[in-house]
Amino acid sequence: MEVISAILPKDGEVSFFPNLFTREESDVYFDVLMNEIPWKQEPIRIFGKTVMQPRLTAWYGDPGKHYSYSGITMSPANWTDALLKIKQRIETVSPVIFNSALLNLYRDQSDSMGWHRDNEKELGINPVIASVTFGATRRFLLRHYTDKDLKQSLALTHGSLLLMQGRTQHAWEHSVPKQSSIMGSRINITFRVIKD
Ligand SMILES: O=C(O)CCC(=O)C(=O)O
Ligand SMILES: [Fe+2]
Repeated sequence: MEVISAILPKDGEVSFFPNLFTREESDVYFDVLMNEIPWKQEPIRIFGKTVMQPRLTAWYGDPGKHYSYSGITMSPANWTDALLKIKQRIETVSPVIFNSALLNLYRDQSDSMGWHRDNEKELGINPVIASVTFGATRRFLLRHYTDKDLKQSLALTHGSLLLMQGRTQHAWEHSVPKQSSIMGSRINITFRVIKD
């Protein structure tokens, strides 16, 4: 399995598997997830204001693994066959077994995710987060939290996996910016471990 590691110069570990899934598998998963997931646009609270997220989301996981995120609490739906198969593939290269997943649908180039760290306390210290992409290639940015001149940019392609671990969620923020060129939809799944 091809892997590009040492993407961050310090304070975290990020590696990229460009072809964890074949093109054929990725095409099928894109269609299945597009159709079977009840995608919803959810509100979030930022700076005391309620606004709609600039993307659609869904939350899956083992029963009882609740997750609070930007002022909303999500209850997980039960794993689908497709999600379980994807999870099993990821676990062949991941150091942990995941119990939940946040799904994001970026409908087009105008959907995005702002700068953040996945450092909620239910993820524990030094969480391992596995982020899969099906569909359009989007730019993924990382910047050091205190040393803001330190930046990285990656193209997350169809069928790829980005694995973040170690101190990454303490020391680095990440985002998926809006883009200006016309593009289709991208499905992202971030597998996580929610602690009891
Ligand atoms: O869409 C992506 O690649 C990033 C998703 C993300 O950062 C998140 O769900 O926390
Ligand atoms: Fe994130």
